[in-house]
Amino acid sequence: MANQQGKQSAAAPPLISKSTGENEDPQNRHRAPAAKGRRKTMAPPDLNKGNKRLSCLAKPPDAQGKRGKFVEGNRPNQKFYQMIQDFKETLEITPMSEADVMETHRICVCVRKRPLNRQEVIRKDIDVVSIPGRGSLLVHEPKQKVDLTKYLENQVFQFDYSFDETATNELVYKFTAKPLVHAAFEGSMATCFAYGQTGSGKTHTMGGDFRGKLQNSTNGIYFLAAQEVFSLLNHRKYSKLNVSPYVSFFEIYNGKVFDLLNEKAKLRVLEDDKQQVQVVGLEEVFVTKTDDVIKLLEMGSACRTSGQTSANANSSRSHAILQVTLRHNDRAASLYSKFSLVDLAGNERGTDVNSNDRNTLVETAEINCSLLALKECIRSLGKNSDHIPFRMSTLTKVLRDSFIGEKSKTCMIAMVSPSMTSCDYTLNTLRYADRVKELNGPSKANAAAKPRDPINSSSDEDSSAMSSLNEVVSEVTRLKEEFHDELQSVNEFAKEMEQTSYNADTALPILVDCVRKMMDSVLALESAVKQEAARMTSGGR
Ligand SMILES: Nc1ncnc2c1ncn2[C@@H]1O[C@H](COP(=O)(O)OP(=O)(O)OP(=O)(O)O)[C@@H](O)[C@H]1O
Repeated sequence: MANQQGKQSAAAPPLISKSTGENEDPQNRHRAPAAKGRRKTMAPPDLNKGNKRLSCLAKPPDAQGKRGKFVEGNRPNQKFYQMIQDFKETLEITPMSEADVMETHRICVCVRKRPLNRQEVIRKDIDVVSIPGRGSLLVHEPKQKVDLTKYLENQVFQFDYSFDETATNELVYKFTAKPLVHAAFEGSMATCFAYGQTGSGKTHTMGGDFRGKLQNSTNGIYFLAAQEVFSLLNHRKYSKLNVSPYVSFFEIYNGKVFDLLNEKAKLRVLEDDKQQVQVVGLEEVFVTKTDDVIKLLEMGSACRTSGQTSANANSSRSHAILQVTLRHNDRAASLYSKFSLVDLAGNERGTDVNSNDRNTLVETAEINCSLLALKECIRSLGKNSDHIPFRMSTLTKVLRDSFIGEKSKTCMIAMVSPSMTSCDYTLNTLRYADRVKELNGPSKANAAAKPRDPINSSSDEDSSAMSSLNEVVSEVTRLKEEFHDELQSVNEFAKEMEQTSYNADTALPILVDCVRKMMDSVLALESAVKQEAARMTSGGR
């Protein structure tokens, strides 16, 4: 930490310590989080003047509780519990509510924290996540120094919206998927992703909450979105569109597409000359009411899990995609817009899964690769980039439409578990979500926060991430993508050679240059593939 503070420029206002130690008073240590303060720092309030990203405030000292009142003899990690509770006491909490202002985002990234579950409560796990509101979130990461002193690293994240454990699915829907359904009626390709570790609440949010073993689908985003579609179809403003909704529901497991509305038939993904991606033979069912959609969902979900000995574990290893396509009621039923709801596979790391066999590692690599590809595609969308690396994975291939064109809109809901045992996963999820949003256009607030954002200069974490399996897999897919593009340009050469006007003299130097580049790409790809194989055999480490 001394290090980080040392990295600030002399002119910059001092940053308050990121950590709260065993013997420190959180009332003295805590200040409001820094603007777009991704992690690690707490900045004094005046740093954030005029900054709309200032979103969580400390309570005035007289409104804060008495320190040290959270002493419970028989609790594991009592010291951390006490420190976290003391810290939480100092926060001014303003949970999201229906009355909050809805902003328009092309890319919206938000976070939802679930409550501690029964098992976590029974084992007295600690809630290490605070959601002060207005898009902010704090992770109180328990740490221990070499001399065994315990302290908290209070990491701050800022998103478009942050939903705490009291938020209902309806509230989450209102700020996330609902604007996308409306966008679809304006002709957008809109996509909403649920991202997070297994058990963090993706299915709860998308499919509805559970009452015992039964899922109440009527308050899941699937249902609420379907309901909205039919209500908008009858709306004065859109009835003139003369469009009809069609539903498809499929999953991507190990890079393969399975049709959940057609007995899990395995489908091929093809790309034509114009880069249009087709899932060949995907069932698309015409629907007339919300119930039709729910029946299809139930049918598909049953098919998704049937025959599996460990159904939940398996479902969390695949991406489930529900698509509502609006088609013109003309003879060709041409496409008007598409709305996709994606329940992503759990973002566990290769080393976290029980089995260490090759299949599981390949499966995990595939998930990581698709999640990385997804992040890259959303970032490219945010940058209005001409090149969308959608070929990096099957997931991004089948969602290609979602990343191109002026009218594409995306929302990512990052789900987090609050418990101390999930702290690492929670931080992983938040960092991923943070990077998706990071490149969403340079806002003044972001620019102001960047120079003194210590995370930008903490290279140790980044360099260790670089060496992870994820990064190697990502590098292979990036190089594959590059190589594919080069092959395409060679194709163009081949076409030119067929022309009568072809002049070998002038074309030769360009051709030589192109072939050299290709050779370089092949060698780079070969080396990356070898690295990937080595990582796999060493168990992802
Ligand atoms: N916001 C919430 N409020 C109450 N309970 C929740 C909430 N989110 C999740 N849960 C509960 O937590 C458990 C796990 O949630 P869920 O199955 O949605 O996780 P998941 O992320 O979809 O997991 P997987 O990746 O394994 O499919 C469920 O019992 C669910 O009811």
